[in-house]
This record gives sequence, structure tokens and C-alpha cells, in this order.
Amino acid sequence: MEKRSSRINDLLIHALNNLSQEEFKGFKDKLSHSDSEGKGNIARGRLENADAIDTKNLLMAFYGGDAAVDVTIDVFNQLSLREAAANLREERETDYSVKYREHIQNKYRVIKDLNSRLGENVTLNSRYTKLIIVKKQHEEIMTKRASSISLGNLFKCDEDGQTPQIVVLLGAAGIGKTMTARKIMFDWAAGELYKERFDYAFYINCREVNFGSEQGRIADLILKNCPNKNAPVEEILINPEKLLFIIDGFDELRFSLDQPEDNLCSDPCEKQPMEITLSSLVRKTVLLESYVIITTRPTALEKLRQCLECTRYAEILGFSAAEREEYFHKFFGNEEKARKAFNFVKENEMLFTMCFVPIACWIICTVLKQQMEAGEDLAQTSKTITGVYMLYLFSLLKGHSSNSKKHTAANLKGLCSLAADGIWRQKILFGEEDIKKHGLHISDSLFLNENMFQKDIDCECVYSFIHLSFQEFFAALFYVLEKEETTVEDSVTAMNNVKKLLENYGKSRNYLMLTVRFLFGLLNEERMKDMKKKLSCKISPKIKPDLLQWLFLEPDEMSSFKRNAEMIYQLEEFHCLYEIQEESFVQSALNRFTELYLAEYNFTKMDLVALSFCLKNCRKLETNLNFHLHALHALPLRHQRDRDAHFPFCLSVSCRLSNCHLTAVCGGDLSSLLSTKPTLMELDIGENNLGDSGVQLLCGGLKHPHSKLQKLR
Ligand SMILES: Nc1ncnc2c1ncn2[C@@H]1O[C@H](COP(=O)(O)OP(=O)(O)OP(=O)(O)O)[C@@H](O)[C@H]1O
Repeated sequence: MEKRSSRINDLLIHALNNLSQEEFKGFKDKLSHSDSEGKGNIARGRLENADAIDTKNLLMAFYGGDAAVDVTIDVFNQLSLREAAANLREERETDYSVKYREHIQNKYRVIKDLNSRLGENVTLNSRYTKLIIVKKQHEEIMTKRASSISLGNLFKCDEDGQTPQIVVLLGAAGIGKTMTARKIMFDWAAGELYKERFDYAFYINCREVNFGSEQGRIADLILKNCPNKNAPVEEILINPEKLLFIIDGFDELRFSLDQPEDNLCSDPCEKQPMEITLSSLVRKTVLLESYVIITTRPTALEKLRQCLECTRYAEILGFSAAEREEYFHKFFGNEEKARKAFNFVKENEMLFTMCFVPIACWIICTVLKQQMEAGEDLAQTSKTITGVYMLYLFSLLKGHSSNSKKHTAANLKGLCSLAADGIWRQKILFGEEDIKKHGLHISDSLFLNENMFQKDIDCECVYSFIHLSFQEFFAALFYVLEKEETTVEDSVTAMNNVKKLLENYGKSRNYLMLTVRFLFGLLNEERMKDMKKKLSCKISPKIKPDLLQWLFLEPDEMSSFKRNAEMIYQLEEFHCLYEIQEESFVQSALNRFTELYLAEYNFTKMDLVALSFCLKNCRKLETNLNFHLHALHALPLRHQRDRDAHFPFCLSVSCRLSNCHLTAVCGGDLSSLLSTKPTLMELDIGENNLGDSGVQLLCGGLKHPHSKLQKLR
């Protein structure tokens, strides 16, 4: 504040000193007569002998900071001192951007840990860890091998000199899209990112848009970011090419941006239904020269692509191994504890892999920290994402042991029914009414965050799950928890049917993805036992046949998605099967596969782990001739860990590994593959750089008595 008031002092002095003697005299005279702010005027006698400094002091004392500048501009205009008025306005405007930056820095400086209590905050920079982000060309989003890109280069022009105006930032659930959006806001405000490029950056949260007023202007979206409603919006809008809008969580939007062309608006100050306002911004009928970043989960990408033109896509892939370690150090803030936790996780391949997703990393660190504090053994681990969420659930509930198991179970059921109700209706924010309807008490719901929203002039208190993925977890739990005769959820029967849930997932493949994945995970025998033992909640496996039946539906029967989308879908199915970790179930589900086409695609490590697990259980593939895997193209086969994950694919008779970046060290792996996979008849390793030593190693395998290879290319 002090900084600001001293800045205003300087501005006024500068403006008054620039007047000629005559002009200054006229200014004081006019000032003593004008009633600019409806506050009356400064007494003539006080102004008569005042010099520039005295006059400035009188202005500041009488009108106060910002208003003093307004009055001065007004008086300049009345005296036709247009240049002086324009200069002062311009200087003040620059000043506003300074004020705005300060405000944004304060707003984004701290983050709340998902389970933090009141006042427990960490600073963004002390926790933020670099994420791997890769650039993708518009037409080949899923197919081309991508190169990494920094946040600073998101708008850098491409090889043919084109600068993208819209950048879509894709990423799976919990991979760090919101965190990245906040980091961009903070770094921009701190002058460390896009300093010359953007004068203003605005953050638009789709979750809040869903909840907010139904009608609004672009100007309102801007004002929502500003410290108060007096922001000079018109001036801000003068240079649209200097504006950046970050639209966070497109996948959460309840409406479509695919509005008819004719309905779109061109005036940022025109009030329209929110879907029109946002569509107009994204489709560039308004503020044509402005820049936009849109974050979304990949599941909503098709929907987004339908309404975007000429855009750059970048995907957040999570933490590299080194960054995972860095995260642990940042999280624990204690060298020894961080090292202990990290070493433990590194020993467990699955946990370590899972930590590439920041939210999983956060959950694992949180659970380990609690275990360490309680002096417990760190051996309690899990290798599926559902398992990790359950660990977190248990660890949070353990801290609340004062509540009886019965109370906890009842609370959990309420939470699950609230979550499912929300998922069903694509609702993320809940009012107190909703909470009560599901038999919950706000005071003892550990998994809900309280959000304050300004709705018109009233403040409204609403609740959301600590992260969307937790809502998805609890929604899945809703479908598998054994129900008693008279529980609250019986009143919300419309959503009770798991077949309907799966049917809807088939249709949209969108917002239900993680819920369905958790559904499979919860049906794992171990998980069911844990739920019973730790929370006295019984999970019923009776929906298993429904899940199996659903898996047998071909994607084509469900909707007409393009090839890439089909593959994502199939991959998703493998993730579901990985979660359940039950061999007999997985084998029955995969019985239908005799051939698998996995086009060039950037698989994540988790994709590979899931694929590998499923292919091991794919009986028919082993005896059939048609398995060609084109997918390894995109995989860097550089680390032992990666190679272990890849080679179980080669169960089939024919395996194609051409152009897979295989190097000399891979020769050894290929050799052991040949000696351990007697089914392998054909191997294509063309367009790789195995070198002499790699080929020598390979020859060792070819000579092995178990090798039945007949064709090598
Ligand atoms: N770069 C990062 N550094 C440190 N922690 C991170 C980072 N990114 C994400 N996290 C952690 O992971 C959590 C989830 O991240 P975030 O909310 O950004 O995910 P998201 O991609 O927006 O997920 P969703 O699609 O489900 O909304 C954060 O609350 C934070 O704890």
C-alpha cells in the first residue's frame, strides 16, 4: 500500500510540475470550484499560495490516493490540458499494471495443500517442481514423437514463422495442469515469464464459471482477477495483443464451446450467456489479437478440437525421475526424511513409476510422512492407483480415531453418495443443502474443501472435494459399497445403476474415466479385505459380471470415435484391468484379443506397466500370428527400468521393433528375449542403431537352443 501511495505522490508531482505557471494557476482555481468526486472542493484559501508539493498534499489528503489522480485528470480536461491529462492517465495505467501484478503475485504466492488446515500454507515456489512438457503439432497430436517445450516457449513461433495464439495444455488427472496455470500467473506477475509479451494475464477457472452467473462479459472475467471493481477495464482492453487468458479445466465445463457462429459476440463489454462469452474468446470473434492457454484432460480433447483452429498443443507428462526426487526434498523439507522416503519408494517399481503423476507423488509423500511421524514401518505399499488412494484414505481417517468405526462408515457412505451424485450430474461444487441431503456434517468431512464464492454481492459458501480425483474415487466407492436396506443413497436411485454409468462412459468417454478405473481397482481382493478390516465397510463384488460384459462391447458399438480415440479407449481398458490385478478376470476379459494394433503413440510409463500386465494375461495373443506392435517407436529404450517394462510385449510370434531407437545395450535384451520366448518366430529390428556390439550380443541369443526365430529383419 505504501509503495502505491508513494507512486501516486510521484505521479501527481510530476504532472503538476509539468504545467506552466499560468496553467498551474488555472488548475488551482478550477480545483477550488470543482466538485469532481461529489466530495465538495478544497477551500480556495488553502490553495491560493500552495506550490506543487502543497497542492499535491492537499489533493491526497482531501480525495485520497487513486481519486486524487482522477480529479486531477478531470480538472486537466476541463482546462483543455489534453496532453497533460493523457500523460497522467497513461502513467497511471502503467501504474495499474504494476498494481495488478502485485495483486496477482500475492494471490498466487501460496498454495494450500490439499488436506491443509486453516492457516497451513506452503509457497508455490517452495513446492513447485518442474514438469516434463512436450510440444505436439496440431494435426498429429497423438501420433508424432514430441519434443520438450518450456513454459516460456509456449508461444514461440514455429519453424514456418507462425506464432500460435491458442495453446492447449493437455494432461491426465492430477498431472499438474492447474498448478502449471497458477505458476504461469505467478511467474508472469513476478516478471519472470512473458515479461515483454503480455501486459496482463487473467486466470479463468472453468469450475467457477460453471458455478458463477449464467451471463457475463469478457470484462467481468477480467474484473474477477483484479483487486477491486475499479480496474480500468477499457484501458486494459486497448491492447488486446498484450493480453493472456488462461482457461483452466476445459474438461470440467458444463457447456459446450461449440456455439453457432452467428451467436458469437465481438464486443468484450457485451453481456452474453457465459457459453457465448467464452466461445467468442476461444474462437476469436472477440479480442482477436489476444492469446489464450486452455488446459484440459485428454479425454475432452476431441470436443475442444471441434471448435479450435490453428492451435499449438502441448502435453504435461509429469515428473522425470530426477524431478520426483526433487519433489520429495521439497515436500519433506528435511534432507534425511526426504532421502529415507525416496529410497523406499525407489525400491518399489510401481510406486516409483506412479510418482510421475504429481498428485500420486503428493499422496505417497503424505502417507509416508504420516507413517514416519507415527514411527510405523514403511512397508505398507500399493502398486495400483486405487491402492494409493486407499492408503491415503486410511491414513486420513486414522488421525480421526476418536470417531467410532460406525460413524466413519456412515460418513463415508454420505461422502460416496455425494460424490456419485455430483459425477452423475457433472457437478463439482456443492452447497450446504447438498451436503446435508447426503447425511453429512460439514464439520467432520475431511475430504471436502470450503470455497468462498462471490455471487453478485453475496458471499456464498460451497464445498468441493479436495481434488476432483477424490470425488471420482468416492463415486466409484459408491457403486461397490454393500448397501443396507435404508440408507440415504436409496433416495437417489437414478444414479444407482452401474450399467448406466458404464453406458454413459461409453458414450462420452470423458468425465467418467477415472471413476470407472477406480471401480475396477476397488474390486481387487486385497482392497476389499482392507476396507473391511480398516473401516468395517463391505465391498460387494456383485457388479463384476457387469464390468466384464461391458468390456466385451466393442468401442465401435458404443460410438464412432476416430482411431486415436479408440486406442486411448483401449488403453484405458488396460488400465482398468491393471487396477483390478486379478489374473482370472483379466484373462477372461482379454480372451477376445487375437490381434492388437497399437499405433505410434506416446506411452507413459504407467501405460507401459498396464499394457505389459495385460499382455502377459492375453492368452490368445500368444498363439496367434497377428500381433504386430508398432508402438515402441515412441519409447526411449535407454534405461533398464524402461526395457523391463517393454519386453514383456514380445510374447507373440511376430514382433516388430523397427525404428524403436534401439542401441547397442538393447542387443543384450533382445538376446535374452530370444532365449526366453520360444514362441517368437519373426523379429523386425530394422532402422535401429544396434552397432557391432549390439549385433554381437543379439547373435548370442540367436544361437541359444530355445530360440525358434525364423525371420530376422
Ligand atoms: N509442478 C508441480 N509441483 C509440485 N506439485 C505439483 C505440481 N503439479 C501438481 N502438483 C501436486 O498435484 C496436485 C494436483 O495437481 P493439479 O490440480 O494441478 O492437477 P490437474 O492436472 O489440474 O488435475 P485435474 O485434471 O484432475 O484437475 C496439486 O494439488 C499439487 O499437490
